[in-house]
Amino acid sequence: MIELEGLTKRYGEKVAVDGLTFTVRPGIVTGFLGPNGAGKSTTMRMILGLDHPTAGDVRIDGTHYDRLEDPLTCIGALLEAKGVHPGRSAYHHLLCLAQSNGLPRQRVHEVLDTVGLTAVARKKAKGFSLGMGQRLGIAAALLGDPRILMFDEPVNGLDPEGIHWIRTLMKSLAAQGRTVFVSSHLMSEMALTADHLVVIGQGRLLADTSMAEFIERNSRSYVRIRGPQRERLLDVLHQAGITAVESGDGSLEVDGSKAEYIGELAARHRLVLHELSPRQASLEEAFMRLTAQSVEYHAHTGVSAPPQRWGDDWKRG
Ligand SMILES: Nc1ncnc2c1ncn2[C@@H]1O[C@H](COP(=O)(O)OP(=O)(O)OP(=O)(O)O)[C@@H](O)[C@H]1O
Repeated sequence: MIELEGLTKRYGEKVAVDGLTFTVRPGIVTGFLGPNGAGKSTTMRMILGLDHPTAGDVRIDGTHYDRLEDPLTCIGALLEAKGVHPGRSAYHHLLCLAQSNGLPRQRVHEVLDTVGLTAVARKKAKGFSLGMGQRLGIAAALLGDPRILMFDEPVNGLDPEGIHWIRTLMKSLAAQGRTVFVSSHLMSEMALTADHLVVIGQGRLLADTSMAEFIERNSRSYVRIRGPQRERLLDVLHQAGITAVESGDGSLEVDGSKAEYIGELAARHRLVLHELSPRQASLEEAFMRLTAQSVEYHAHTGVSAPPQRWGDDWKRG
């Protein structure tokens, strides 16, 4: 378990992480999402004691990282797929790590096998592809057989086979009862991997929710209706037992009814409609709406402000 309590990091005037409080639990994959510059890497570095918080606290199974007796057996991390001497083989890189942390040589063989690098274990790391480098970084994270695993953007630059492999690995590590915390800026990827989501923007917590709840709220299909006789339209819908929700821009949204039925209902009551469109909310759109206010570097995309339902009630402790 990883527990953050009011975790804050300032770099001069810049607040990179702003009072984050949440818990990463065992047995599930927790996705850590946010746009570029949201503070994900800074948070992960503080969890590992590589950066010191300006305020707040973070504990790993109840203890600060620098007080863990055998850190690699408690938490393994992939932060950046760097830090490997280019002239060293995968085997020797892992062996050095194992020896300096008092881990048995046998673990090196086991993790090489887990990540599928056994056949190239004696090759120099400088000849490694990006995917092989990621696999080596993951092997290092797994070396101490830790209860907690943390991966920063593990699928960056990987091909579909590599992405699928990492996804399967994370799920199986969580199924073994481990805590798995993985960052990404891709909602679509997380939707396939994570059971729980923590979303941040400009260092602040925006959401802490189960993936099931996120999907339920956002993959809904609905019908958008707009017309000049709004009040009459609402009455007609109400009489037909249909609940319409005002979307904020003058249109109405209806769940659970077909556009054809609403169109026929409106025609029977001689109501003019300017719009009658079936819609499907995508998870990526929902994520962009949620983080729209907190993106550091904006391109003009016309993403609208978050609607009411993304309010504080959505955060879970
Ligand atoms: N050492 C540093 N000195 C000054 N500012 C920093 C430092 N490290 C990070 N920052 C700033 O803190 C903010 C958060 O950065 P961080 O790398 O944690 O975000 P991120 O969510 O991991 O982004 P990305 O998805 O782009 O990797 C950014 O504005 C970044 O420029």
